[in-house]
This record gives sequence, structure tokens and C-alpha cells, in this order.
Amino acid sequence: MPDFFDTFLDNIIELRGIRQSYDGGKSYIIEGLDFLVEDKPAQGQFVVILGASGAGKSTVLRYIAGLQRPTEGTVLVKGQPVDEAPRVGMVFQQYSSLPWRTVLENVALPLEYQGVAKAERLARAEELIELVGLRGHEQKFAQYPTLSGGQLQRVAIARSLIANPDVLLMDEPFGALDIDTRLQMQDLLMDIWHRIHPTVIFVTHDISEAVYLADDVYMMKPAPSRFTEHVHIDLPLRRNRETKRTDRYVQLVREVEDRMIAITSGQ
Ligand SMILES: Nc1ncnc2c1ncn2[C@@H]1O[C@H](COP(=O)(O)OP(=O)(O)OP(=O)(O)O)[C@@H](O)[C@H]1O
Repeated sequence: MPDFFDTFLDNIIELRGIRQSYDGGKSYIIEGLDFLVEDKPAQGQFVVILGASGAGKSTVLRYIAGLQRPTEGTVLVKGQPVDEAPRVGMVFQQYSSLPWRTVLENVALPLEYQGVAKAERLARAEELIELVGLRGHEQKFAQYPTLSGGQLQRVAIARSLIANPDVLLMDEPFGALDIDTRLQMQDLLMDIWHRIHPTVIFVTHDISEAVYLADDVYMMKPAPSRFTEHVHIDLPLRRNRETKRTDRYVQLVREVEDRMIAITSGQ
């Protein structure tokens, strides 16, 4: 039975009846996949996707970003086909900045593509650079080792946010970072999310990271894959390192872990 308020909420992301084949329909790596994320304007949502390697997590993000079409099925963002709903930002695990451009130019890039005047786009880029804690690095080239791995991901996050996306897709964005930087970036991302409330769809292999960040965790079974499990994370909205010491956090990590083990072992 749908919740009473569900009738008033649109889905910001809607994937229905998705099938994906790479061999002309002989076999399907994704089969019967449905995924609905409701819109919560001015509140946002933090959704984390977990699944074994090769389950199709990146593929789901590529559908939502409009980078790939499924063999069958419907993909809607804010009720529209993805090609007509362009306000989607994406952050990848690999550093994706243009190394021959400065931090400021990299962050401003999406607005340059949109034809926004230079003074305006650089002013907006400065705001985002402040938001991600990169003040003082604007004129450095966005390349390693001039910038550290964590700083390069900050550039990527700032760039993904500059065009005011309704949806921010993050594909293992902290996967390549050392543990200290990773924990710092989790807190930075939470802080940003509380300020600007996009709907975030975040892929990770790290269950403790998933529980720390998410409102909801969705789990994919191995191929032919689809979402089979969902855990709502009922931790307080504002979280910090202390949250990880609470009984509820530990309990949720265990619950998600148990469900992942059951899914991947086919139980
Ligand atoms: N162009 C392609 N041709 C054939 N198979 C493909 C193609 N693109 C993706 N696949 C397969 O689709 C499956 C899902 O890939 P995807 O990258 O989405 O998985 P994933 O869950 O993100 O994996 P990981 O956690 O390892 O990043 C994989 O088995 C992959 O080999």
C-alpha cells in the first residue's frame, strides 16, 4: 500500500523493466531491473548502490547520466527521457580533470560548454572552490602530483555541482584515496549535501561508507542483476565520526553486510 504522501511525490529517477544484453539478446547481464527514487525538493536524498563487482552498478549510473541506453526498458529523470533532462552531474573514481587547465578553469568548464560569459562562470567557480575547500589552489594545474588525489576529487565534485544539478551521480569517487583522505571526503560530501540538497546516487564497495552516507542503501544481485534488497538507514540526518561508534550504526553495517553476503552467495 503506498504511503499517503507518495501520491504527491514525483520520482526524480525512474528505471523500469530494464534489460541489458551485449550479445544480441542471447544472454542478459541485467534483467527485470526497476529502480525508483522519489523527488524530495529542498531536502534531497542520498542513495547508495552496493553490488558485487560486475553487477552493473556503473551501468545504472550511465543510464541515468544518458551515457548509455538499456537494451530494453525506460529511464526517466524527473519524469522525462534523460536526453531532455540534462541536469545531472557525475563524478568518477578516476581523476577526470583536464590536466592542462587550472583548477579554476576545470571547475568552470560545464558553464563554458553552456556558453556562460567568462566573468560569470569564473565567479561561480570561485564559490564552488570555496565550498569544497580549495581556496588558494585556483591557479594550479589540475594534475597529480601538483594536487593530491583528494584535492583532484574536490575539483571533480566542484565541477559536477557548478551547473546546479538535480541529480549528482558518484561512481566510487573515493575508491582511490587513502583512508584518512577518504574519511575527510565523506564528511565534506555530507556537509555539501546538507547545504545544497541534490539527489545523490553514490556507488561504493565499502559498506561502512554506504551506511555512513546513505538515507537508503539498494543492493544488486549478481548477473542477471537487478535490485533485490533495500535497507533504510534510520541514523540521524546529521552524522559525524561519533555516529560510527553508536550501536545503531554498527547494527546497520552488520545488517547490510549480512544481506550482501546472502545476495552474492545466492541465498
Ligand atoms: N560494452 C560492453 N560489452 C560487454 N560487456 C560489458 C560492456 N560494458 C559492460 N559490460 C559488462 O557488464 C557488466 C556490468 O558492468 P559494470 O561496470 O556496470 O559493473 P559494476 O557493478 O559497476 O562493476 P565494478 O564494481 O567492478 O565497477 C560487467 O560484467 C561488464 O563486463
